[in-house]
Amino acid sequence: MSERTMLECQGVTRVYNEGPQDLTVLDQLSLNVRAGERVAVVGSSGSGKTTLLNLLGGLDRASEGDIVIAGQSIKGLSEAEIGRFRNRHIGFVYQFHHLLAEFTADENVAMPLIIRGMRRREARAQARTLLARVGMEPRAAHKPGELSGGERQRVAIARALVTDPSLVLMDEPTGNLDQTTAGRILELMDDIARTSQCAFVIVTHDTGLARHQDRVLHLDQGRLVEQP
Ligand SMILES: Nc1ncnc2c1ncn2[C@@H]1O[C@H](COP(=O)(O)OP(=O)(O)OP(=O)(O)O)[C@@H](O)[C@H]1O
Repeated sequence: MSERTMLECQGVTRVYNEGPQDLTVLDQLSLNVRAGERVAVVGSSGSGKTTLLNLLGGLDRASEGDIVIAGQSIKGLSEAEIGRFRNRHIGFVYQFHHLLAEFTADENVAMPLIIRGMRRREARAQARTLLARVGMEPRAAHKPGELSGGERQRVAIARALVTDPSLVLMDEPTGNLDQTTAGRILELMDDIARTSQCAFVIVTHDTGLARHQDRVLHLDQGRLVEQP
């Protein structure tokens, strides 16, 4: 792990203005994650974990405060700039992977590179390299519907990493997997954390997965509290 800060949140607040009463979900939240560091975020249902991930990924905007990723504040970016920034710096892994059903595994992984303007052939080659890294090269030509849950999740991880992101956001990455498959995903994440300098923020209800990370932070009353 390096000493370099990859993600910094300062005074991040998110208020939903719906209905007669405002709902303050995140309240002056602070967070620092270093390059190569993996942080688990735990918290009860409705505590604001998804809200936090959406803000970190630039899918939603903070009501107050600033988020700095790889030295860039995302506060003042336009929607188009945020889109480009996300493509360049952020990898997402969702619980239900969100792979495109009509495309093969390697096409799914190549997609973020093609969106960036890379030639198809080169993008597919890079996608294959990443798929090999997650042990999915032999299944590269298969569509998501022909893959198991764990295989799909490995493809989703490959897709999140193919752009060499600064920050990887994971929402229950082992949520719908059996224990053995979840264990394999954990090993894979260990390997990636060792070899890459990206920061990981992993939202989970799985205490085993949380304890496996460098730090566990509890989201409570709108703020993150370090758990011993
Ligand atoms: N777009 C929205 N408008 C109004 N309120 C919202 C909106 N999105 C979320 N909320 C509310 O904000 C709170 C936090 O929701 P969030 O989805 O971030 O929680 P969570 O910790 O991810 O929960 P879970 O573990 O159940 O998925 C909840 O009370 C929710 O009802």
